[in-house]
Amino acid sequence: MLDRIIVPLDVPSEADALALLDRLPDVTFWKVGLELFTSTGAGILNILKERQKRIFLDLKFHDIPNTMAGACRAAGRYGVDLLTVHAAAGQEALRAAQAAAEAGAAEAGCSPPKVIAITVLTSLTPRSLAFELKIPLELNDYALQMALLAQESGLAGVVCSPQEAAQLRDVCGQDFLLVCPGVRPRWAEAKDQKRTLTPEAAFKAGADYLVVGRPITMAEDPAAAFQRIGQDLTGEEGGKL
Ligand SMILES: O=c1ccn([C@@H]2O[C@H](COP(=O)(O)O)[C@@H](O)[C@H]2O)c(=O)[nH]1
Repeated sequence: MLDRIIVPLDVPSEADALALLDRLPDVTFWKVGLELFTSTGAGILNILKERQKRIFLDLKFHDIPNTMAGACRAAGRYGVDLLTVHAAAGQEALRAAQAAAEAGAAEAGCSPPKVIAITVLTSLTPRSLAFELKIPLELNDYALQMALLAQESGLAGVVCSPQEAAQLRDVCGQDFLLVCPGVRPRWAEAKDQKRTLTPEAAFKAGADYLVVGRPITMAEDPAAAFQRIGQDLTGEEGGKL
């Protein structure tokens, strides 16, 4: 189960990233997001590859089709496993992103990344969707529409809150990848995550992969926190509160 937990390298420098990698040798799947990639560039991807880690490049591209295609082509060349775009960019942009990621990977002679689309950020509430973003659909329905748009555009899956995973699994089928951040063990604080479930509930709802960051990375002993999630998942006594 722990190989289906993706840990984000949400740190400001390469030195911090290396320190976290050393403290968490059992993590097999790492996420590189906006903070680390913007501050240090693509070098971290090579470091992860040298250590035989799987890579989720979470840059959440959201732009016009031509720009999305250019960015996804470049990202496709890195040989990463997962790559994010925003579903709200629309069908033309999503189709262009998928095709370009494949083209970039082919140019570099590597496997293409699975391009997955953000549905509704897990930091948003139904209230913020309605009153700040002025989206007139119920949050669950909007997330489903974004997932269907991604699926119709040929993407491999979506990033969604674990609270929407069961519905998306039901409608989009078993082969559609569901990657869920917004996951919080009972013993961790939610912080800015608003639509959360525990790791156990998230997998039960149909998630393929969970992204769990601060409950592990900000823990006094990150390796122990990671193992505790494993124990929670297998129902071992050590993981209970
Ligand atoms: O809707 C989304 C999309 C991406 N994320 C990313 O996942 C991690 C979550 O980290 P935590 O510390 O476990 O909150 C973070 O890198 C986000 O950028 C998300 O949270 N929600």
